[in-house]
Amino acid sequence: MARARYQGMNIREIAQGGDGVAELPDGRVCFVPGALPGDVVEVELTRDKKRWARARVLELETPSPWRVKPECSYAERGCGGCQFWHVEPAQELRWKAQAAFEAMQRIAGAPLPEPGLHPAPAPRGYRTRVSFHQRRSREGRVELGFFKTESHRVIPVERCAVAIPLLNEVLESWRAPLALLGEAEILVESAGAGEAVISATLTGAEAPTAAALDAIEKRVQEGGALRGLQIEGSRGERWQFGRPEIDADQILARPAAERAMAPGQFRQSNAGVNQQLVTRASELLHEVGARRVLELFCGAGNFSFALDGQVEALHGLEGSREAIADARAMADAAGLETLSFEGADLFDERVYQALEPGAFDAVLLDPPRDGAQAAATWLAAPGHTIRSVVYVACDPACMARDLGTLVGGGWRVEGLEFFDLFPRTRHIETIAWLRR
Ligand SMILES: C[S@@+](CC[C@H](N)C(=O)[O-])C[C@H]1O[C@@H](n2cnc3c(N)ncnc32)[C@H](O)[C@@H]1O
Repeated sequence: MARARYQGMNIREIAQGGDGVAELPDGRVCFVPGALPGDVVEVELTRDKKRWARARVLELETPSPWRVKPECSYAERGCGGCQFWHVEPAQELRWKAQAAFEAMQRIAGAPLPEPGLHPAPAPRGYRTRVSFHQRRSREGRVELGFFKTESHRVIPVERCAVAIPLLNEVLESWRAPLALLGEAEILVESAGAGEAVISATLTGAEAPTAAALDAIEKRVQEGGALRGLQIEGSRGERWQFGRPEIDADQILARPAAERAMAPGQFRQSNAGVNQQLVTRASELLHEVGARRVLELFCGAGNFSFALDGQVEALHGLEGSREAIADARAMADAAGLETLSFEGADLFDERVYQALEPGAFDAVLLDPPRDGAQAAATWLAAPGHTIRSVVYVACDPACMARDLGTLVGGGWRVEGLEFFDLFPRTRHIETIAWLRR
């Protein structure tokens, strides 16, 4: 059956997640990826649901006055890595923040304070860590790049405009040896001054051939900007070459000592905005006089070490064993006794029941995309001494659900700020702070 087409569709706003929003003649809302407020477009429906639809642009009838020529050529070829190359960064942030804020108010079911906005220091060339897909094309070529929008087809990428120049240099010189590994997820990250590491996770069933491993070993020995490389096979096997480790100052906003840390684990991938986030969270905890802080989802201590000297005690909980080992090693190396770290599954409610009820006066949390439902439920209940919460989130919708739980437990959302952690993409980072 032919897909429905509509002409003269006015894009009225950006939805949370970055799509343009229009209204179909029957009143249904229609999400249009790549369209901007002010555009008038002809579209073809790609999904046709009872209450909503999704469509792709067939023709840009009248371009939005906010449209600019994308500085990234892959954006015009449908690269799904970024969504906002065709608008100025300041306007991009305003739209993303507005969409996130409206969704948050709706989901939280409570009025939220007017948000503050923090633009990124650099809207391009900022990513210190980029994940590429390496796939075999229909013709049998191994291609490395990003998925095309709404597809699992790889768009081969020579240079990524949001990556720091070092990562592009390494990618250029390592493309051929990496292709010998076949299908894989390729993570390239900065490791120290002028050096990067690569972690390749093989997605096919085959182990790498001896010839591929030999070629990679020789290439690492030749030297250059790659400090080390590790390969993980589909059955958990691991091969390491050179020195696949990362200087702590690439992972932590304010490391307490010089140390090397494990590659491949979570890290904030925009160093400039990470400094903004850590500074703001520290200020907020200072303003409420937080002395004994429970930090949830602390990673390797990105926020924790910045609080050394400001608080009497901080206890960090985190699920990644490698991150906890790194955080403990850093605290030991710097002789810090006020900071302690422990492994825990923070989606498990029992972890919170086991905490001493009077041990903390503030909570700092920075959960993954799923949010922190178990933590919010525990914080909303009576029986503990916590009076301040600073909540850092990468998913506004899950954060809003948790804020709703907290407000239901008598917490007040005192402030809300958006940070452009990933300029040119649909993502936005949020800090909310609450009192009870
Ligand atoms: C957004 S990151 C924040 C890490 C850290 N605050 C930072 O800035 O580097 C979320 C963290 O949650 C951890 N995590 C994910 N699921 C978890 C779980 N179920 N229990 C505990 N930690 C978890 C991840 O390992 C990751 O370190």
